[in-house]
Amino acid sequence: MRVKFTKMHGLGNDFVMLDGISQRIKLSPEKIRRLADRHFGVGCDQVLVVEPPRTPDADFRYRIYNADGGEVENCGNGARCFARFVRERRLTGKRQLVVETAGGILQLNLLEGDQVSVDMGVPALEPEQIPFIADRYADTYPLEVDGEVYTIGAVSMGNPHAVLLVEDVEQAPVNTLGPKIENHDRFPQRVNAGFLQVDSRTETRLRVFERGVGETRACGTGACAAVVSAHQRGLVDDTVRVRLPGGTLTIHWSGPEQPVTMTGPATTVYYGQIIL
Ligand SMILES: N[C@@H](CCC[C@H](N)C(=O)O)C(=O)O
Repeated sequence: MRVKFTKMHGLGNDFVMLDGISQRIKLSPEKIRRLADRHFGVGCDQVLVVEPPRTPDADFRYRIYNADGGEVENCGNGARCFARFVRERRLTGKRQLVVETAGGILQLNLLEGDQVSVDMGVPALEPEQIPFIADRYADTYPLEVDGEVYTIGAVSMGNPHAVLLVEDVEQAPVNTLGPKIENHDRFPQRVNAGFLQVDSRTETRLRVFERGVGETRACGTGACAAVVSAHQRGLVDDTVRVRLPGGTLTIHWSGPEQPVTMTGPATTVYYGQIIL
């Protein structure tokens, strides 16, 4: 099978985008792993597939697969790239889009230049919604890893996130503690682990060890979850800049029951064809 693809990224979180409307694509976890492989395939953190919507209220459905082959619920940087992709590939002429994901409905707005703003929906904070094993909701939870107790926030942006505060994000044990949190048995569907440094009420820095991938240059849902968790702890204002290794996102959240808005760039790198 020969498949046309577009290579894109959102702040260095990179994607293979597939148009599943104009071409027939049959994917398997093995094929996704091959596409994502940086030596034997194209190479990416996530494979994103655009399909026709299943509900009349949405313009498209977009499906998200981690580099390990598993399908997941949401991807913030991917959502911005999706909006740019469907315009560039002339699948729509709209600048405001509604898209269905496995984690819920997202509303997207193509702004000037390369910027895209996304209504990421209302974060879920109850443990069973994340899912996270805890007796009841709390702003923070103790989490034991190898005999040490860490304080985490737990947030779902459609997909699960644990958020740890750190003093110096450069020195944070992202690649050693990250995988242990990702696979912690209190997160039955595994989790994305964010390490957040709060510099002021409007400026933060974040590194994320992503479920099914490892540390990425940026994580959109991770940035949303980090701001929600810092807001719940009373540390930040409603509008916060999140500096990630690949660049900066602006996140807005005004509190419980409110949706999170994420704004940042989406970049097209090249077009290609691959034999799958
Ligand atoms: N990079 C993404 C998140 C992709 C999914 C994540 N790894 C998961 O397993 O939930 C983003 O920008 O949000």
